[in-house]
Amino acid sequence: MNPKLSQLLGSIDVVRRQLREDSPVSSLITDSRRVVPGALFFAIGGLRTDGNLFVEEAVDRGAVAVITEEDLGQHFPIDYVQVVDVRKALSLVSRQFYDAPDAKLGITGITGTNGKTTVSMLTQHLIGGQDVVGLLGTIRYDLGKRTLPSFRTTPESVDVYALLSQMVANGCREAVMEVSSHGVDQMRTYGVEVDVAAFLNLTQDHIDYHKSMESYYEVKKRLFTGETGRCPRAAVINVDCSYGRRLLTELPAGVDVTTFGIEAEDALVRAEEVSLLPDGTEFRLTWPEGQARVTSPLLGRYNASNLLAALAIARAKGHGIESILKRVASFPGVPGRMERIDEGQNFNVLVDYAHTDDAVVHACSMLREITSGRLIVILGCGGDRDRSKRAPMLRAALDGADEVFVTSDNPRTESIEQIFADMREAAGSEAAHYVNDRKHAISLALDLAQTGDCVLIAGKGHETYQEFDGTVIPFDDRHVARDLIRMKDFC
Ligand SMILES: CC(=O)N[C@H]1[C@@H](OP(=O)(O)OP(=O)(O)OC[C@H]2O[C@@H](n3ccc(=O)[nH]c3=O)[C@H](O)[C@@H]2O)O[C@H](CO)[C@@H](O)[C@@H]1O[C@H](C)C(=O)N[C@@H](C)C(=O)N[C@H](CCC(=O)O)C(=O)O
Ligand SMILES: Nc1ncnc2c1ncn2[C@@H]1O[C@H](COP(=O)(O)OP(=O)(O)OP(=O)(O)O)[C@@H](O)[C@H]1O
Repeated sequence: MNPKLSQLLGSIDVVRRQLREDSPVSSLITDSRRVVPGALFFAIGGLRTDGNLFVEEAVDRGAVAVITEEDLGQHFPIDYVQVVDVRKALSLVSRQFYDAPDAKLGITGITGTNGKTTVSMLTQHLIGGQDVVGLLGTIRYDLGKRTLPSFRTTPESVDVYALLSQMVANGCREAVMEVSSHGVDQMRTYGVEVDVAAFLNLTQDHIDYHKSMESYYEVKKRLFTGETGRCPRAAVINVDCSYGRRLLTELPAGVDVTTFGIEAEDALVRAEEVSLLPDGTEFRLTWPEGQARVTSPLLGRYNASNLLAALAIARAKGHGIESILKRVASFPGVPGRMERIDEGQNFNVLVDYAHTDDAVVHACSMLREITSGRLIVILGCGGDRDRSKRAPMLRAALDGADEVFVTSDNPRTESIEQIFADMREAAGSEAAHYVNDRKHAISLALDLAQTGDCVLIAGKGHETYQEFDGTVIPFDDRHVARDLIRMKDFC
């Protein structure tokens, strides 16, 4: 039995309601092109266009009502509700429509510039595994019995609640969510009852959207302060990061805090004696319950930090040290994160999702430590996204590697030459190889590699496409590298 519109309005801030029919609502839709008879249409003012321009289309397609921030007037042909904030209304109505699935799940929300996917998948593994712990993230949505490919790191609120309700129906009692800053800002997680919120780090990214690091931080902070509708029960915070330290002082009273860190001596959960090995990472874990040796196949110092984050979250959720540690070593890794391409060649090839300058710095310094020969990096920058990170990303690669190939990485509607020009600002007279075609760039880099060298193909990780001016073509760094290595017969 579909609920009537009036039953869905709950606690939303209403300016005016014009309910003549108060019809049952069969679906919640934000895109007029997807409206079907019985739908409730939310007219959202966006960055590119305004959903209010399409209310007539929604009516023509059979919507029973509209929720909007506009006054549509008393002659508007169907029911409508004028609200203060349509995105907030979308979240709250969705929660009501799907019967508050978040309240039936212990939800962990993970935010930070880098590492969200890694920590989310690690946490899922440590606290029970893919079959019983739901996951919403950049790579996939695990819903208990089934898995869908992800279409957004943090989907629109109506999808968040729909997916959480499927997890509940499939028997999950826990869920882990990556919470992107776009997601928080656009209220995609508004109202979600978060049990544990984790803060990993904050470095430059998405400045095109947030305008400054300060407002980027302020948006992430909302996950911890109740500004997303509810305060989390517990917070897990990286105190190696200065923004994490600051967050610690700005938390509301009553939130149970667990700090973690490698450098920070006052961290509750700490890694000491970190060893970076060619095939993994080892460290001594110290936390209030004691100490233990942790060995993981994940590469690099930043993954020691990611491991600590997941261990601290599992602890905050009440899991005992024995059961957590047993599962650490069996974590299969994250697709496209330092994924090794091994066709028997006599040099290392790794595909990694590093697409911020901080991630490139960490990736290069980590690979340096485990590479006897030269480090060769291939990278590009996405079009229609944060231009200010382009020069720093190339700078990081030039500083960290011996040879750098600059190439395409989803130029979208921008010209590759323009993206190269932005990146080149960092290069000065230093030489990088500029090769428009990504496959050709990978091929040239592989030709250059000799015994003991390492080739890092950065930026796309698990992605399986490139986007050129609205045309999406299949492209997977891992398949391309494998095919080239076999063809060139390096083995
Ligand atoms: C920059 C950004 O976040 N944009 C989001 C924003 O888009 P927008 O403001 O441009 O929307 P718009 O195109 O102006 O449309 C406004 C409204 O009109 C509606 N419309 C539009 C056309 C029409 O014919 N009929 C109609 O009803 C649209 O459905 C929409 O509701 O609102 C849309 C609807 O809520 C989102 O889908 C869209 O995400 C876009 C697709 C996106 O790419 N977002 C990325 C940047 C993002 O969110 N990424 C983060 C991860 C970031 C990271 O950490 O790497 C993520 O969580 O995935
Ligand atoms: N803790 C970390 N600190 C710095 N860099 C990291 C960290 N963890 C991962 N990285 C780098 O960032 C890349 C992306 O990692 P991951 O996918 O886990 O992060 P993410 O936050 O989910 O990214 P996105 O939001 O862009 O999808 C990795 O491939 C690696 O190069």
